[in-house]
Amino acid sequence: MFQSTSSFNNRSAKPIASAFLAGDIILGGLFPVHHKGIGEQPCGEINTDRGIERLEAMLFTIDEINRDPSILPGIHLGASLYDTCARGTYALEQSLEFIRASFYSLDTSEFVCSDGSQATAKLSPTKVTGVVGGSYSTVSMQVANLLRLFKLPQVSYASTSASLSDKTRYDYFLRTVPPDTLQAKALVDIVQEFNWTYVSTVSSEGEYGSSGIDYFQQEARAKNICIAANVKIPAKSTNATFDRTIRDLLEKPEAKVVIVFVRIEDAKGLLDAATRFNLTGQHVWVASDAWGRQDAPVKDNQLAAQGAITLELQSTPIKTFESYFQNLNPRGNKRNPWFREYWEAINKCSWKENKYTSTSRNIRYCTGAEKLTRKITQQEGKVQFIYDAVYALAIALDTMQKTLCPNTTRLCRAMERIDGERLLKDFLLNVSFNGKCLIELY
Ligand SMILES: N[C@@]1(C(=O)O)CC2(CC2)[C@H]2[C@H](C(=O)O)[C@H]21
Repeated sequence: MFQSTSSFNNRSAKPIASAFLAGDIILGGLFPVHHKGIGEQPCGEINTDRGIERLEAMLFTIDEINRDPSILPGIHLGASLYDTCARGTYALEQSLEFIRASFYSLDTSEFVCSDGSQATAKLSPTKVTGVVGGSYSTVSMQVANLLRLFKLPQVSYASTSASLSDKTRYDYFLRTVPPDTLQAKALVDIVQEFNWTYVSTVSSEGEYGSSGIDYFQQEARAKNICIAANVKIPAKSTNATFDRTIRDLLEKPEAKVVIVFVRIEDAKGLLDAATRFNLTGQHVWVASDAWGRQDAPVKDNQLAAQGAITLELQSTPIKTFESYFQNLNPRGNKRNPWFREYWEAINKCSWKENKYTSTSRNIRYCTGAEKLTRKITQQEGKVQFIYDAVYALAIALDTMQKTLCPNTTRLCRAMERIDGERLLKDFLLNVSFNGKCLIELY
């Protein structure tokens, strides 16, 4: 049984949308379904690059595990997935849904109504056993600070900031991707490979950009690579910010190579400014995984971006996910509450079921016959890491169940309330993949 749910948190009347799959054990998930909003708006446009496909990758993996008789054979895995809007504070609010059940008492004896009748439990919040996500390091950090208080293991599939390796601060945080210390080394290797010795750097202020570029500069200096301009892009940036960045780079014309360790939105801002300055080929951009294989920065900036070298983490596309994802359709995909919005954005059409909708001439209505056609090489670069994260939790839970409940394939008394500390230390950290996943937990 599955449903897309809306629940009301106790601070606002705004319903919280989530994708929910019922199950005996529920895994939480956090995905940047929408981009950050502008101004006071927490959420912006649907994230057609790194949101829906990743969320569907988790649902797909859970379906696959539930069909696999060798993992949790007597237990149905469920999910409770939320949108982070790529924003730490918003993600924190959504993550409260994961722990509300920890406070929720099913014993309604304390709920006596004024007429003496007995209140009944209306909504028993779903307790999750582990959380997959988030994407952005800034999101994962804020969420990790909350989940650790409730001993909830968290496995990110995309957060690469080196700070998250500090287990004195993030003791319940794991990830299926390598830290940026390795990405910084890779960037230095590229610079050395081309015998470049004088480069400029551009980085986004904030955890990902600042720590990533610091590691690069440490590695570069150790290899006698000199840093020309070292430009920081503030969190709240405008076109003028990026114009200033380009001017700073142009003041060091000998440094043709620019190391770019910025958020995806800043990569687009930088190239938009390069286009405004009619820069075509003056610089060789060498960028980290935020730019990676994303189209957004390069769209409309092909001349300014030509010759760029961008890093994406090495991953293997999940072939079976391709047919699953390409066959999704809003009519059939009711468990993902954001899929229709995604479909409209991808197909540039409006999905209206309301038969009284105005027949405005300038709206192209979706027919439902559109297809998410693409080649497998276009599979989002971190889908494998989501697959790995879900399997890591599932294999750990399977081993825990076989250890604590040896006489049954179902949940026994010892797993009625799953001990997150034991799940993490005795099982998750000892997960070994039998060919299912190729990446260690970092
Ligand atoms: N590696 C990232 C991080 O924040 O740790 C850099 C990024 C901000 C652009 C997001 C990438 C992604 O979601 O694939 C993460």
